[in-house]
Amino acid sequence: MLHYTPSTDLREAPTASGIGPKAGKPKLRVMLVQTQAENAGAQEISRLVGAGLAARGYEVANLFFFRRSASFDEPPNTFYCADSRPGNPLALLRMLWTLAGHIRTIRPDVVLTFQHFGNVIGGAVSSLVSRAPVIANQVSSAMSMSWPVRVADIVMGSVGFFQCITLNSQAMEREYARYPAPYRARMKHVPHGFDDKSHGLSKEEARRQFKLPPDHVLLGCAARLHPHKQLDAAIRLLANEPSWQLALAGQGADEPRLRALADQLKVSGRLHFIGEIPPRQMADFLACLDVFVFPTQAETFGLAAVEAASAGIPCVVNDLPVLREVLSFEGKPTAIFVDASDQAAFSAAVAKVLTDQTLRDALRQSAKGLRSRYSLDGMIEEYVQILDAAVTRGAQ
Ligand SMILES: CC(=O)N[C@H]1[C@@H](O[C@@H]2[C@H](O)[C@H](OP(=O)(O)O)[C@@H](O)[C@H](O)[C@H]2O)O[C@H](CO)[C@@H](O)[C@@H]1O
Ligand SMILES: O=c1ccn([C@@H]2O[C@H](COP(=O)(O)OP(=O)(O)O)[C@@H](O)[C@H]2O)c(=O)[nH]1
Repeated sequence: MLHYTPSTDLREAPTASGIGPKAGKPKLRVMLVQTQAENAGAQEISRLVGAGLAARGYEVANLFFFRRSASFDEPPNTFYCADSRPGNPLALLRMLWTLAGHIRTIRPDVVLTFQHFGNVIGGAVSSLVSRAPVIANQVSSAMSMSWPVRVADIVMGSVGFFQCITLNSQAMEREYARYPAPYRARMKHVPHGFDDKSHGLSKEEARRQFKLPPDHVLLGCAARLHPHKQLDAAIRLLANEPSWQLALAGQGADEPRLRALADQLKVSGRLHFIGEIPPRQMADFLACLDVFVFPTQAETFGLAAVEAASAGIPCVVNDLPVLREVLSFEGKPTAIFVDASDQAAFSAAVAKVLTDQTLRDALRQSAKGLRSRYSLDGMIEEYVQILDAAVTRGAQ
């Protein structure tokens, strides 16, 4: 069995409600199934749910199909099915075999799968080798799935492989509103909770930690280096404004393209690739920034921007309906929305935020509400209820 012990302590979610397995009752064994191990949104949510459930007395095991980034900080009790993404049918079969073996050994009472591959593959293999009910956490836009995966997801969600399908935003609910009625009947919007990533460090101390320039305007983003994040639009901002610098936290295959663009625009000296950082360092990274920029092409939630806004960093984000939905509190925006493909407009929005203290104060004030809107405790309570209901139904 491929088993990795965690390299760091994981902050556990608060237990404000005091809910947990009742005294004398055996601990429920929950298995969280993810596709790839890297520091990204779906993995952050499973980390938080896992920690919250463990703090409430559940026994939690984390299963990843494979590891994508070397720096991924795995939660306690983590198992892998392969060292890397399977590149041929034999490697895929071996990974599936290991997955089935892990599920048989862990003998979960309930399984919570994440992302479209995690849902479809994890749900199917789990149903073959275990009687545990499966809850699917759907954070992928239907449009981002290849058609075979999409068909498998629709069939499995409609015929009852998944007892419940949790969605992460109203935008996703609208997208899935055209799905078959039996699938829709299992859908439930569970708003994400997020970990407080507000900073204790001064900007100077934080920048020293990351070896970032102490006295320049610093824009930044935390994201997988993937073309969908459109970080090239953030790099282009540097070409317009020689006094600005940009720091990017994250890893991914888009890095060579982004570096080449920076060379071509002659801004490489002002672009800082920090690499992927663990969640516990995100507060210090955000503390370095004057503005968080998020030119992403599409999101189903956009956790990194919510964390940045809540940490009091003014955010300038692409004008997507889902970001307008998520980055607001009581009808007030917690970020500036702009068409990030319009270079002049994007640059002007960043400049405005940098020079307008009243605007920054207003954004920071409304962003204070995000912690209650996306309460960590609230999310975990929802999962406690969904998991307990699934196990109770399964036992009947
Ligand atoms: C782009 C997007 O919609 N991101 C969501 C999502 O997260 C990631 C997404 O599902 C990725 O899928 P893909 O490989 O098809 O691009 C995964 O690889 C990532 O690991 C996911 O984290 O879910 C996040 C959490 O709900 C959400 O905030 C984000 O907008
Ligand atoms: O180096 C990094 C870059 C990002 N993140 C985290 O990864 C998540 C990104 O989530 P988001 O929903 O924005 O994007 P996704 O990758 O899921 O599309 C956020 O919690 C970030 O704090 C991280 O821990 N380390």
